[in-house]
Amino acid sequence: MPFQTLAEFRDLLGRMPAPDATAIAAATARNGQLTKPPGALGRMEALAIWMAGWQGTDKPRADQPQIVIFAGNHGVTARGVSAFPAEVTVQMVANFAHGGAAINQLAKAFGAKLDVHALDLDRPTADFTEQPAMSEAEVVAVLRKGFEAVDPTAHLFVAGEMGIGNTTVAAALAAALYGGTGWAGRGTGVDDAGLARKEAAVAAGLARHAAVLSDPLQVLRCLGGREIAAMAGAILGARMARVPVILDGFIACAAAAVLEVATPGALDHCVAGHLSAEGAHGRLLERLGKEPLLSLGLRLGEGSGAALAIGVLQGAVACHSGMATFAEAGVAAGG
Ligand SMILES: Cc1cc2ncn([C@H]3O[C@H](COP(=O)(O)O)[C@@H](O)[C@H]3O)c2cc1C
Ligand SMILES: O=C(O)c1cccnc1
Repeated sequence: MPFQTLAEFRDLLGRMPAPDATAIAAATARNGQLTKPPGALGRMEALAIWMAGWQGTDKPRADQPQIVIFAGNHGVTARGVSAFPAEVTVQMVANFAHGGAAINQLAKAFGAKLDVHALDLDRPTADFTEQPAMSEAEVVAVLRKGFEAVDPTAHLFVAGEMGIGNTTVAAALAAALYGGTGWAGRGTGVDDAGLARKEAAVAAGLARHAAVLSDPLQVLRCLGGREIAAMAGAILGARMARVPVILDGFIACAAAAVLEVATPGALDHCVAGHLSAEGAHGRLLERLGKEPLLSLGLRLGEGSGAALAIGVLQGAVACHSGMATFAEAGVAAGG
């Protein structure tokens, strides 16, 4: 069992592995010998070297990615914070099982294994404006579920989510971790009144839990949700197995931010897959120091933007690991 308490989870954050410096040096040397002008593959080159470091090899792979979707329900939906009813969470889980969602198509397109974990959907977390969303035992259970959902043999990992109301939860987390206002966005498409209700819920949640705002793991417990905590656990699980991670949109990044605020550098094995259309995602990525790979106007979640970015990393490692060197190809090197 990796951890049984929040204190043990916190301890694990202090024991995270670093990337393999030898593999980084070897991949950097290899990159310099490939049949292209230096730097001609742009950011793809740094991405391939980054993958090499985490995988511990100068020829990284990305042909066996894993996507895991965590689903959770939220008591705060009683405050009218989503354009859709809470039943949609369980209905979408059925849709995932039948292969009908966007993420099913993207997983297939990029050859990813897709797992779905429904987390106590018939028992929503408590409304965080009234009480802590989860007890310590509840948050630890889902952190562990996430941690253990990672296949350590995967070449890449994507954490996705489904949970009506969770853009409000993510906004509350971001506000608690970083301060300021305006973290709420339109999510599934709320109108101005809905947006005002979201902002009010975030403000009420922060006021209610003011005593814990300086402790990111308590922030996760009091203001988070099961699928969000599971994503945080999975991102740490991937780190312990040195599996590189692609972050999805606003909600996934809010989950990731809990780890980064708790232990700076906790997301060194993560790249930002995309810039979501959810208003504050860009601001959150700036706080995380991450430059998104794609910007396609997506505002879906389910890991969809990160899944699309699998293609970018597959391209990067295909070139890095498959290209000939100048010597191998008998191509004259530049001077
Ligand atoms: C049919 C449908 C499929 C989805 N897939 C992801 N989400 C996304 O929308 C939800 C967050 O938005 P809000 O906070 O406004 O409820 C999450 O479930 C997220 O994964 C969906 C939402 C709907 C309606
Ligand atoms: O950025 C996201 O991940 C997002 C935005 C809106 C709705 N669901 C997810």
